[in-house]
Amino acid sequence: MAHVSLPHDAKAGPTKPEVRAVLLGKLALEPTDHFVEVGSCTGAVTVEAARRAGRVTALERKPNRLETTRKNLAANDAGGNVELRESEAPEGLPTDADALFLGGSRNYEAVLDHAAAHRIDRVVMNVSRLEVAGAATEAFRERDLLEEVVQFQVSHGYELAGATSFDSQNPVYMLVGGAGEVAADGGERPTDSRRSPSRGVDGGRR
Ligand SMILES: C[S@@+](CC[C@H](N)C(=O)[O-])C[C@H]1O[C@@H](n2cnc3c(N)ncnc32)[C@H](O)[C@@H]1O
Repeated sequence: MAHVSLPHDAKAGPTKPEVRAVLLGKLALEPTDHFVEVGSCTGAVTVEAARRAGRVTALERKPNRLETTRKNLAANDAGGNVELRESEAPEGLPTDADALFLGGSRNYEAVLDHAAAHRIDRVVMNVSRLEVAGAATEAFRERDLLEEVVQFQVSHGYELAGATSFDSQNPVYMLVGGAGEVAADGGERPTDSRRSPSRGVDGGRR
């Protein structure tokens, strides 16, 4: 993964590099995609998404954090394809997104309503709090958006007395799914082989 420089003074974020790697794998962004991020904060995800997707819309409710996103896009020589919106989703969400990531959880149910109504193909949400993870999993399921829940925890090794010990980060709950296209018979179908774990070549969604 290419290096991302991220000076920031925001209390939240940035999404950690290893978590971004899994996230970007699940989103599988392509040059034809319009990607939307809810809660861009430091811009860590926005910068990497801008290198992959054709178009990015980044929403952030806090003006100082949106400014941080702007600065970090510039610091990473990215952003020509990024539109920044100071907005609290679902306000300001575009209707033509292919992929959407919720890094911020405010109003997430309304954001998921939007994703379902506008048939957004890939939807991923990261959650760190247990109770929110449970409620959000249910909210994905109720809207028929859920494909998988991934939980993982990253630990970094450090040298201790000539051996290796580990510093652990908080666990991350990653909710992965999206709205399939509506088939001619009115039923849902996957848009391609990556849409369903049972159909994927490697047994995974992406
Ligand atoms: C955990 S941080 C996201 C970190 C970000 N992915 C990064 O790498 O820097 C959550 C951010 O989402 C923003 N946020 C939360 N809910 C939001 C909403 N509904 N619309 C826009 N921004 C939101 C918060 O202000 C905060 O900056």
